[in-house]
Amino acid sequence: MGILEKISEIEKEIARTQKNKATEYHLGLLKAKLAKYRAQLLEPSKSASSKGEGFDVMKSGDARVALIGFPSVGKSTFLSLMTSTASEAASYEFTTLTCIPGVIEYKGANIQLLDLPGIIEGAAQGKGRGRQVIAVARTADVVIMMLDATKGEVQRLLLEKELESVGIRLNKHKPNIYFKPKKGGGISFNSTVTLTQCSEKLVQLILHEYKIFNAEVLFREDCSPDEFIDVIVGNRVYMPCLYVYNKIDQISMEEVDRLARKPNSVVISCGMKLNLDYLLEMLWEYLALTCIYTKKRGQRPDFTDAIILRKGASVEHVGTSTKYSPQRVGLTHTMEHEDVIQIVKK
Ligand SMILES: Nc1nc2c(ncn2[C@@H]2O[C@H](COP(=O)(O)OP(=O)(O)OP(=O)(O)O)[C@@H](O)[C@H]2O)c(=O)[nH]1
Ligand SMILES: [K+]
Ligand SMILES: [Mg+2]
Repeated sequence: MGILEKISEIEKEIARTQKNKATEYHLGLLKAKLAKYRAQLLEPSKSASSKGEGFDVMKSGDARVALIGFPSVGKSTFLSLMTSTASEAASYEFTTLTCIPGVIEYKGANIQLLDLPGIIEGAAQGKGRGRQVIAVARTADVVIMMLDATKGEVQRLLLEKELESVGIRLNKHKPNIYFKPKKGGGISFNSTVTLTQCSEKLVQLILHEYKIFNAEVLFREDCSPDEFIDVIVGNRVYMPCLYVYNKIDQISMEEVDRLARKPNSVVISCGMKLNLDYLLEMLWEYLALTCIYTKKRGQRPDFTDAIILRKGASVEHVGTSTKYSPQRVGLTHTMEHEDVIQIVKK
């Protein structure tokens, strides 16, 4: 049996197994197996002629945003609107066949926006250019999942599933579990909170499935078996995702209102240039970037030349070991958006 069949067998078994106390270990095991096969699926095949999976586009600027979506939802139209790059748009599917980079200039930052071929169900298993598109998505700081507002919720659910199956976790944080494989000593299991979804026995079963017999495990959060498996497997990508519903010029006001209220969602129309400013504001928030300006002693700050930092970056990240005035701050001082720093040599 090939990996794909094994995966589908396990998925079927999970679907027909009722979720209750008596089946929790069985389900936990099935999920561990499923994750293992999916990981195998992701390993680059040795026979493949091309070296890399993704499209070779250099990272540039301060952050990278990937446009993921079904064919003809308006990804290329969006890129052409927001950047000075033109990407061919047309009414037929799979107009875009490769990765096309553009740059959004916003608040002094250069944000690299990547237009990509449309992906469809089965993308993760290599349908169309699915694998390459997903490989690029993994390298992004934020994913914009572009959806056709006239098609409702289906596209979002299908794409979420595709990305989920290759280890991309959207709008989720890394599970707060300490996990360290050891040379000996068996499995030591502890938790700092009450666990409602995992137990010591289930954790052991899952670890054994991965042939791990010695490890230290500390749950600092009430995580699910799936989240624990994510921690063991390790190569998960936790990524902010904005759901962008395009073509709202085609739907009723009521429907626009309904979509706009969904979490992590923005409604736009590229055709009528609606709500694009708000989308940029949201994108900026999701990128969590901070601009810092420098000034020399006795001179005004240079507001034309910002240093772009990740939110939460401290003075040390600016790359200096000096002190600042008028307010002197320690090296670990967290920089805020539009702070001005002056570097003074001792
Ligand atoms: N009504 C309407 N049509 C739009 C809007 N945005 C894009 N379109 C149309 O949708 C069609 C597809 O647009 P593209 O930009 O080629 O879509 P894509 O997602 O890049 O498509 P692929 O590259 O084939 O995956 C084109 O005919 C666009 O003119 C919109 O806001 N409203
Ligand atoms: K198209
Ligand atoms: Mg396109």
